[in-house]
Amino acid sequence: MPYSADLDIRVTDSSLRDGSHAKQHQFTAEHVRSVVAALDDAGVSVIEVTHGDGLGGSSFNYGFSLTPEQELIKAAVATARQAKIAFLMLPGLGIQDDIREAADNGASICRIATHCTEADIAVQHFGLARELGLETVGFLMMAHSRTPEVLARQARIMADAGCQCVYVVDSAGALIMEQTSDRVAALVAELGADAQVGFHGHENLGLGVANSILAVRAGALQIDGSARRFGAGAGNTPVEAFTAVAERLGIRTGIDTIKIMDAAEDVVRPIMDGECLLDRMALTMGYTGVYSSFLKHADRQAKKYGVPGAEILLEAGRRKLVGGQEDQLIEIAVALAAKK
Ligand SMILES: CC[C@H](O)CC(=O)C(=O)O
Ligand SMILES: [Mn+2]
Repeated sequence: MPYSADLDIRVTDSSLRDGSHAKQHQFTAEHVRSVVAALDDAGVSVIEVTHGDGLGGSSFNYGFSLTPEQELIKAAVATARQAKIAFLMLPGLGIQDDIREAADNGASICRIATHCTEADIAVQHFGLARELGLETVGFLMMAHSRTPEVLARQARIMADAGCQCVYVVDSAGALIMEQTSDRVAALVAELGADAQVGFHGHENLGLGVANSILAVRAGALQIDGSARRFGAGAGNTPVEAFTAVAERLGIRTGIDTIKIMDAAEDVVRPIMDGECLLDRMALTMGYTGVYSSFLKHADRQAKKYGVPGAEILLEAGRRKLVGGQEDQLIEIAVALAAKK
């Protein structure tokens, strides 16, 4: 679908979910209340709140949450006046009861994420979410690693299972311009009126805003970003910059550009441990196609074994690791240390 100036884009802010990776899952209910209040006031339509790895992510493997995520969801729901609260779940980390609990706690959008070749593991979760009256979104993660045709077939599985919007998810921040729009266009062509298409970007090659605009021009109707880029790796598409660019291009997001700039600077930045940097490690992830949420794990192993973090990530890229294989970062660090 060509870009049309009449098209409304729905923006989801992921700073309270993707940002959880950068914060090592240490959000408090007060953090959630302050960020939700500011984003809601700026006109953000959807705010995602969960452990970085989704419902059930709080674990030894992924890192324990400071605050139980269902408590964070409750705090978000109680604070939002117009924004819908979304949650993320990766089948196998969370289970169906987690979806029921999030629905009972007032969340209204269920986002189910799978590796981009594994859509079939999400079928029962989309079915349950629709039965519960939740809106559904599907995430095809690591979308740079497969062709548009493969992704379109996976998107069809999600849509047939009840998913109402399938996202091309650039987990590694590795997609470059037309690689984004070609993937979005393939999903739009496959899904037609059956489901919308979305795009979730990361900044590891500095292309989050540009890729998101190209996604819109290729027919994406939902775009993710995070205020102040608060997300894994170099962070997500900065929602305030995307809003400003969209406004200048006449793409209506419903977000007040000045208010979202203020929210990013005055409310989100103070709760971040540091800026999400486009440094050597983040750039290595974009360049070699590594899952952004590996950053903190690789950093920890680099410090523990006294080896360069970028080398751990380079090898992770060579091995084409996918989410869930975080333990291999330890093995890589041990091997690098042994070589020294
Ligand atoms: C671990 C889930 C992951 O962070 C989802 C996501 O945002 C991505 O793949 O980019
Ligand atoms: Mn992400």
